[in-house]
Amino acid sequence: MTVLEDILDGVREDLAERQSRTSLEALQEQAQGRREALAAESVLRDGDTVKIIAEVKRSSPSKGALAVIADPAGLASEYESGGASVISVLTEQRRFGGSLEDLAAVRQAVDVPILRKDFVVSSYQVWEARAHGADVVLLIVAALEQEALVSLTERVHSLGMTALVEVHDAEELSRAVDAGARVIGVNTRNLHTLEVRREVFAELAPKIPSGIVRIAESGVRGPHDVFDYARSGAHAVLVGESLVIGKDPRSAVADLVAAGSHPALRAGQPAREPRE
Ligand SMILES: O=C(O)c1ccccc1NCC(=O)[C@H](O)[C@H](O)COP(=O)(O)O
Repeated sequence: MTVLEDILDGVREDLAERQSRTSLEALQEQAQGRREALAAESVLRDGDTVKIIAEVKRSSPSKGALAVIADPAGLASEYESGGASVISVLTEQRRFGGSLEDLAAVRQAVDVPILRKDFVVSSYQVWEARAHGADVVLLIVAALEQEALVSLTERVHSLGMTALVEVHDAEELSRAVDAGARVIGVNTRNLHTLEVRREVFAELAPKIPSGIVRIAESGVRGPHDVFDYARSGAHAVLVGESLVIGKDPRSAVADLVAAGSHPALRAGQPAREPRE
Protein backbone atom coordinates (compact mmCIF):
# COMPACT_ATOMS: atom_id res chain seq x y z
CA MET A 1 0.00 0.00 0.00
CA THR A 2 1.35 3.48 -0.87
CA VAL A 3 1.48 6.35 1.62
CA LEU A 4 -1.33 8.06 -0.27
CA GLU A 5 -3.57 4.96 -0.20
CA ASP A 6 -2.92 4.58 3.51
CA ILE A 7 -3.81 8.24 4.15
CA LEU A 8 -6.95 7.93 2.00
CA ASP A 9 -8.15 4.85 3.90
CA GLY A 10 -7.98 6.80 7.16
CA VAL A 11 -9.60 9.86 5.58
CA ARG A 12 -12.57 7.77 4.33
CA GLU A 13 -13.06 6.20 7.77
CA ASP A 14 -12.99 9.57 9.53
CA LEU A 15 -15.30 11.05 6.89
CA ALA A 16 -17.87 8.26 7.41
CA GLU A 17 -17.80 8.97 11.12
CA ARG A 18 -18.43 12.71 10.61
CA GLN A 19 -21.20 11.97 8.09
CA SER A 20 -22.92 9.81 10.68
CA ARG A 21 -22.86 12.74 13.12
CA THR A 22 -23.73 15.69 10.81
CA SER A 23 -26.14 15.54 7.90
CA LEU A 24 -25.29 17.17 4.57
CA GLU A 25 -28.35 19.42 5.03
CA ALA A 26 -27.03 20.68 8.37
CA LEU A 27 -23.64 21.43 6.80
CA GLN A 28 -25.28 23.24 3.88
CA GLU A 29 -27.24 25.38 6.31
CA GLN A 30 -24.01 26.23 8.18
CA ALA A 31 -22.28 27.05 4.88
CA GLN A 32 -25.11 29.35 3.85
CA GLY A 33 -24.68 31.26 7.13
CA ARG A 34 -21.06 32.13 6.21
CA ARG A 35 -20.10 35.30 4.41
CA GLU A 36 -19.06 34.77 0.79
CA ALA A 37 -15.72 33.13 0.08
CA LEU A 38 -12.82 35.54 -0.54
CA ALA A 39 -11.45 35.71 -4.08
CA ALA A 40 -8.13 33.90 -3.71
CA GLU A 41 -7.28 33.57 -7.40
CA SER A 42 -6.85 37.31 -7.92
CA VAL A 43 -4.93 37.66 -4.63
CA LEU A 44 -2.42 35.02 -5.78
CA ARG A 45 -1.97 36.47 -9.24
CA ASP A 46 -1.90 40.13 -8.19
CA GLY A 47 1.05 42.33 -9.21
CA ASP A 48 4.75 41.73 -9.70
CA THR A 49 5.48 39.88 -6.49
CA VAL A 50 5.42 36.20 -5.62
CA LYS A 51 2.90 35.46 -2.90
CA ILE A 52 3.44 33.32 0.19
CA ILE A 53 0.92 30.71 1.34
CA ALA A 54 1.86 29.89 4.94
CA GLU A 55 0.76 26.57 6.40
CA VAL A 56 -0.42 25.46 9.83
CA LYS A 57 1.17 21.98 10.00
CA ARG A 58 1.70 19.97 13.20
CA SER A 59 3.11 16.76 11.79
CA SER A 60 3.61 14.92 8.55
CA PRO A 61 4.17 11.41 7.20
CA SER A 62 7.66 12.39 6.04
CA LYS A 63 8.90 14.00 9.27
CA GLY A 64 6.56 12.91 12.09
CA ALA A 65 5.88 15.51 14.80
CA LEU A 66 6.98 19.02 13.76
CA ALA A 67 5.43 21.47 16.24
CA VAL A 68 2.81 21.44 19.00
CA ILE A 69 0.78 24.48 17.76
CA ALA A 70 -1.61 24.84 20.69
CA ASP A 71 -3.00 28.04 19.16
CA PRO A 72 -3.42 27.69 15.39
CA ALA A 73 -5.30 30.99 15.20
CA GLY A 74 -2.41 32.80 16.90
CA LEU A 75 0.08 31.23 14.49
CA ALA A 76 -2.09 32.21 11.53
CA SER A 77 -2.24 35.81 12.81
CA GLU A 78 1.56 35.86 12.99
CA TYR A 79 1.71 34.61 9.39
CA GLU A 80 -0.74 37.29 8.30
CA SER A 81 1.26 40.01 10.08
CA GLY A 82 4.37 38.77 8.30
CA GLY A 83 2.65 39.32 4.96
CA ALA A 84 1.24 35.89 4.02
CA SER A 85 -1.35 36.22 1.26
CA VAL A 86 -3.18 32.98 2.07
CA ILE A 87 -3.14 30.70 5.13
CA SER A 88 -3.17 26.94 4.54
CA VAL A 89 -4.66 24.79 7.30
CA LEU A 90 -4.06 21.06 7.24
CA THR A 91 -7.28 19.49 8.51
CA GLU A 92 -6.35 15.80 8.15
CA GLN A 93 -6.15 14.32 11.66
CA ARG A 94 -4.29 11.02 11.65
CA ARG A 95 -1.06 11.92 9.86
CA PHE A 96 -1.02 15.73 10.07
CA GLY A 97 -2.69 16.36 13.46
CA GLY A 98 -5.16 18.90 12.03
CA SER A 99 -8.91 19.42 12.31
CA LEU A 100 -11.87 21.40 11.03
CA GLU A 101 -11.83 23.20 14.38
CA ASP A 102 -8.38 24.55 13.44
CA LEU A 103 -9.84 25.81 10.17
CA ALA A 104 -12.74 27.58 11.89
CA ALA A 105 -10.41 29.12 14.50
CA VAL A 106 -8.07 30.43 11.79
CA ARG A 107 -11.07 31.85 9.88
CA GLN A 108 -11.98 33.92 12.96
CA ALA A 109 -8.43 35.20 13.33
CA VAL A 110 -7.39 36.39 9.85
CA ASP A 111 -8.77 38.47 6.99
CA VAL A 112 -6.80 36.82 4.16
CA PRO A 113 -8.17 33.79 2.24
CA ILE A 114 -7.75 30.42 3.93
CA LEU A 115 -7.13 27.02 2.32
CA ARG A 116 -8.53 23.71 3.53
CA LYS A 117 -5.60 21.37 2.92
CA ASP A 118 -6.80 17.80 3.13
CA PHE A 119 -7.41 14.70 1.06
CA VAL A 120 -10.78 15.54 -0.45
CA VAL A 121 -12.64 12.59 -1.96
CA SER A 122 -16.28 13.66 -1.54
CA SER A 123 -18.40 16.75 -2.07
CA TYR A 124 -19.36 16.45 1.63
CA GLN A 125 -15.80 17.61 2.46
CA VAL A 126 -16.21 20.59 0.12
CA TRP A 127 -19.34 21.62 2.02
CA GLU A 128 -17.45 21.10 5.29
CA ALA A 129 -14.72 23.40 4.03
CA ARG A 130 -17.22 26.16 3.20
CA ALA A 131 -19.13 25.62 6.46
CA HIS A 132 -15.89 26.19 8.41
CA GLY A 133 -14.96 29.32 6.45
CA ALA A 134 -12.55 28.08 3.75
CA ASP A 135 -12.04 30.14 0.59
CA VAL A 136 -9.80 27.61 -1.17
CA VAL A 137 -9.98 23.80 -1.27
CA LEU A 138 -7.11 21.49 -2.22
CA LEU A 139 -7.92 18.74 -4.73
CA ILE A 140 -5.15 16.20 -5.28
CA VAL A 141 -5.27 14.72 -8.78
CA ALA A 142 -3.45 11.55 -7.68
CA ALA A 143 -6.22 10.85 -5.17
CA LEU A 144 -9.14 11.16 -7.61
CA GLU A 145 -10.57 9.50 -10.71
CA GLN A 146 -11.07 12.04 -13.50
CA GLU A 147 -14.87 12.10 -13.16
CA ALA A 148 -14.60 12.86 -9.44
CA LEU A 149 -11.91 15.50 -10.07
CA VAL A 150 -14.15 17.28 -12.58
CA SER A 151 -17.21 17.21 -10.36
CA LEU A 152 -15.33 18.29 -7.21
CA THR A 153 -13.66 21.16 -9.10
CA GLU A 154 -17.10 22.28 -10.28
CA ARG A 155 -18.54 21.95 -6.77
CA VAL A 156 -15.74 24.06 -5.24
CA HIS A 157 -16.22 26.78 -7.87
CA SER A 158 -20.02 26.65 -7.62
CA LEU A 159 -19.74 27.48 -3.90
CA GLY A 160 -17.70 30.57 -4.78
CA MET A 161 -14.42 29.04 -3.59
CA THR A 162 -11.20 28.43 -5.51
CA ALA A 163 -9.94 24.91 -6.23
CA LEU A 164 -6.19 24.50 -5.82
CA VAL A 165 -5.61 21.45 -8.00
CA GLU A 166 -2.40 19.64 -7.05
CA VAL A 167 -0.23 17.73 -9.52
CA HIS A 168 3.07 15.84 -9.42
CA ASP A 169 3.79 15.09 -13.08
CA ALA A 170 2.83 15.98 -16.66
CA GLU A 171 0.01 13.46 -16.88
CA GLU A 172 -1.65 14.79 -13.72
CA LEU A 173 -1.14 18.33 -15.03
CA SER A 174 -3.02 17.56 -18.20
CA ARG A 175 -5.87 16.02 -16.13
CA ALA A 176 -5.99 19.16 -13.95
CA VAL A 177 -6.28 21.41 -16.99
CA ASP A 178 -9.00 19.18 -18.50
CA ALA A 179 -10.89 19.36 -15.20
CA GLY A 180 -11.12 23.14 -15.46
CA ALA A 181 -8.49 24.09 -12.85
CA ARG A 182 -7.80 27.82 -12.64
CA VAL A 183 -5.12 27.43 -9.97
CA ILE A 184 -2.60 24.57 -10.17
CA GLY A 185 -0.13 23.57 -7.46
CA VAL A 186 2.92 21.53 -8.37
CA ASN A 187 3.82 19.54 -5.27
CA THR A 188 7.51 18.71 -5.47
CA ARG A 189 7.16 16.05 -2.76
CA ASN A 190 6.80 12.63 -4.36
CA LEU A 191 3.77 10.94 -2.78
CA HIS A 192 5.35 7.49 -3.03
CA THR A 193 8.85 8.14 -1.73
CA LEU A 194 8.04 11.43 0.14
CA GLU A 195 11.28 12.79 -1.27
CA VAL A 196 11.26 16.49 -2.29
CA ARG A 197 12.72 17.30 -5.71
CA ARG A 198 12.34 21.06 -6.21
CA GLU A 199 13.35 20.81 -9.91
CA VAL A 200 9.94 19.24 -10.63
CA PHE A 201 8.40 22.71 -10.48
CA ALA A 202 10.78 24.08 -13.14
CA GLU A 203 10.03 21.04 -15.32
CA LEU A 204 6.24 21.39 -15.14
CA ALA A 205 5.68 25.17 -14.87
CA PRO A 206 6.26 25.87 -18.60
CA LYS A 207 3.59 23.26 -19.43
CA ILE A 208 0.92 25.08 -17.38
CA PRO A 209 -1.23 27.12 -19.79
CA SER A 210 -0.93 30.89 -19.32
CA GLY A 211 -3.97 32.22 -17.53
CA ILE A 212 -3.73 29.51 -14.86
CA VAL A 213 -2.16 30.49 -11.52
CA ARG A 214 1.04 28.49 -10.81
CA ILE A 215 1.86 27.50 -7.22
CA ALA A 216 5.04 25.75 -6.08
CA GLU A 217 4.45 23.49 -3.08
CA SER A 218 6.86 21.93 -0.55
CA GLY A 219 10.53 21.98 0.28
CA VAL A 220 11.05 25.70 0.98
CA ARG A 221 13.92 25.95 3.49
CA GLY A 222 14.29 29.74 3.27
CA PRO A 223 14.19 32.82 1.01
CA HIS A 224 16.53 31.36 -1.63
CA ASP A 225 14.03 28.56 -2.40
CA VAL A 226 11.22 31.12 -2.82
CA PHE A 227 13.50 33.04 -5.18
CA ASP A 228 14.31 29.91 -7.18
CA TYR A 229 10.65 28.86 -7.48
CA ALA A 230 9.81 32.44 -8.50
CA ARG A 231 12.47 32.42 -11.21
CA SER A 232 10.92 29.22 -12.54
CA GLY A 233 7.56 30.98 -12.89
CA ALA A 234 5.69 30.56 -9.60
CA HIS A 235 2.96 33.09 -8.81
CA ALA A 236 2.91 31.78 -5.23
CA VAL A 237 4.79 29.38 -2.99
CA LEU A 238 3.28 27.17 -0.28
CA VAL A 239 5.42 26.71 2.85
CA GLY A 240 4.83 24.55 5.93
CA GLU A 241 7.63 22.83 7.80
CA SER A 242 10.29 25.56 7.80
CA LEU A 243 7.77 28.04 9.26
CA VAL A 244 6.38 25.83 12.04
CA ILE A 245 9.78 24.64 13.29
CA GLY A 246 11.25 28.16 13.46
CA LYS A 247 11.18 30.50 16.49
CA ASP A 248 9.66 33.57 14.84
CA PRO A 249 7.00 32.73 12.23
CA ARG A 250 6.13 36.38 11.57
CA SER A 251 9.65 37.38 10.57
CA ALA A 252 10.23 34.07 8.76
CA VAL A 253 7.20 34.83 6.57
CA ALA A 254 8.36 38.44 6.13
CA ASP A 255 11.73 37.17 4.86
CA LEU A 256 9.98 34.90 2.34
CA VAL A 257 7.72 37.76 1.23
CA ALA A 258 10.81 39.94 0.73
CA ALA A 259 12.42 37.23 -1.42
CA GLY A 260 9.23 37.07 -3.50
CA SER A 261 9.40 40.84 -4.02
CA HIS A 262 13.07 40.91 -5.00
CA PRO A 263 13.64 43.48 -7.79
CA ALA A 264 15.58 40.90 -9.83
CA LEU A 265 12.33 38.98 -10.30
CA ARG A 266 10.67 41.83 -12.19
CA ALA A 267 10.36 41.41 -15.95
CA GLY A 268 13.34 42.60 -17.97
CA GLN A 269 15.81 42.49 -15.09
CA PRO A 270 18.67 39.98 -14.92
CA ALA A 271 18.06 37.46 -12.13
CA ARG A 272 20.41 37.61 -9.12
CA GLU A 273 20.37 35.39 -6.08
CA PRO A 274 19.10 37.20 -2.92
CA ARG A 275 21.78 35.54 -0.76
CA GLU A 276 24.25 38.37 -0.36
O1 LIG B 1 4.42 16.64 4.25
C1 LIG B 1 4.35 15.42 3.99
O2 LIG B 1 5.12 14.59 4.50
C2 LIG B 1 3.29 14.89 3.08
C3 LIG B 1 3.24 13.54 2.81
C4 LIG B 1 2.26 13.01 2.01
C5 LIG B 1 1.31 13.85 1.43
C6 LIG B 1 1.36 15.21 1.68
C7 LIG B 1 2.33 15.74 2.49
N1 LIG B 1 2.39 17.08 2.78
C8 LIG B 1 1.40 18.01 2.42
C9 LIG B 1 1.96 19.17 1.72
O3 LIG B 1 1.65 19.32 0.57
C10 LIG B 1 2.88 20.08 2.46
O4 LIG B 1 2.41 20.21 3.76
C11 LIG B 1 3.03 21.47 1.86
O5 LIG B 1 3.32 21.44 0.50
C12 LIG B 1 4.15 22.21 2.59
O6 LIG B 1 5.36 21.49 2.44
P1 LIG B 1 6.63 21.77 3.37
O7 LIG B 1 6.93 23.23 3.29
O8 LIG B 1 7.73 20.95 2.77
O9 LIG B 1 6.25 21.36 4.75
